[in-house]
Amino acid sequence: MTSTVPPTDHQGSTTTASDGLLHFPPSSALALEPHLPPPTLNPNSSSKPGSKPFVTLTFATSLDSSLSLAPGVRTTLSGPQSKAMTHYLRSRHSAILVGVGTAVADDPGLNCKILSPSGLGKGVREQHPNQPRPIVLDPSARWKVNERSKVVQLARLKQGLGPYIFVTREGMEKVTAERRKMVESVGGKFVCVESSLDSKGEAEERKTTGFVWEDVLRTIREEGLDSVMIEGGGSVINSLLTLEQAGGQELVDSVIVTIAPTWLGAGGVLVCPPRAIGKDGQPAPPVRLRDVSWHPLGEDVVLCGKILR
Ligand SMILES: NC(=O)C1=CN([C@@H]2O[C@H](COP(=O)(O)OP(=O)(O)OC[C@H]3O[C@@H](n4cnc5c(N)ncnc54)[C@H](OP(=O)(O)O)[C@@H]3O)[C@@H](O)[C@H]2O)C=CC1
Ligand SMILES: Nc1nc(O)c(N)c(N[C@@H]2O[C@H](COP(=O)(O)O)[C@@H](O)[C@H]2O)n1
Repeated sequence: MTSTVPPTDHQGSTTTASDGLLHFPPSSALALEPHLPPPTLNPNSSSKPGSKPFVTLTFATSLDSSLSLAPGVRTTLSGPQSKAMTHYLRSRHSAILVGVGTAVADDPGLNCKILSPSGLGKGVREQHPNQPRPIVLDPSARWKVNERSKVVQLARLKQGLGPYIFVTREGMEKVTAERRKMVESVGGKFVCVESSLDSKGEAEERKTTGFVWEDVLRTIREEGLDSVMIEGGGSVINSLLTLEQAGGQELVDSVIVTIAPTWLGAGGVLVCPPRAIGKDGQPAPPVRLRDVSWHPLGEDVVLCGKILR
């Protein structure tokens, strides 16, 4: 995407022009650097499969821990500055992951709408070249992705990448040839997540628990993607935090949460992992962050930290 619209003030403003491209000031970006994948991990590189990718858990929440007003209701929480921050994060990760609940509810674009830094100063407004690979966790292939899906339209326009849809073996059997062809025509694909539970003879358990995160992260690496930002929704985030609570698996490297100054009220989609039980048998907080920093952005505040283990 290129346009000749005059450039925005890039000293601090995040003004959105008619092309919809966003600017995130370098000073704000610098403050986030310790919480991002190391710069050696090139978002668009095709790295060799190794251990797990760098995982950033990032979402926007209300004061009452809601992601949206109700299941299926797309809800804007981020103001313009923190929205630009989220799109900057998208430019810094190889992949962006959501659950099928979010894909169905929001019809998200999952691309990066940040201005390319190379055009700034020359008066050229171009979309950032680093586009994250959208990943949708859809075990039973229930997302009716089609030509009208925003992520497909953006990929057609070369303003984003085609989605990788992660399914189980059983889910893969439900994918029609027509749908597969359509997804592949925009550079996406259906990817079978091989389950470690199957090899342990626990296939029945998999059917009730959704994907095992280790399997998902291994598959992401096998696809040559070395960093992923997990955006939501509620079930995905709560399941990740529940595993972190159990302490056995260290999955999340960085947590970046936008907190908007609003309550969404009862009935929203909550980030609320199950409470833990302490050694004394009493209720205990499930997860806590360490090395925390707070970054005011417009009316929102962005909280960065790491999981305390
Ligand atoms: N404010 C924000 O930053 C964000 C808000 N949202 C909001 O969140 C809401 C959607 O959340 P929700 O309904 O909880 O859906 P999710 O997006 O969390 O998707 C959940 C589905 O993902 C599949 N899944 C596969 N593996 C797992 C796993 N290990 N853990 C959890 N889920 C797995 C399951 O599909 P199946 O049931 O088929 O097995 C599950 O039902 C929307 O309203 C959206 O607007 C979403 C993202 C960010
Ligand atoms: N950071 C953030 N702030 C909000 O207010 C939000 N509602 C979300 N939602 C997430 O972003 C997806 C939409 O992305 P596109 O703009 O369509 O690319 C949505 O599906 C959630 O994952 N995030």
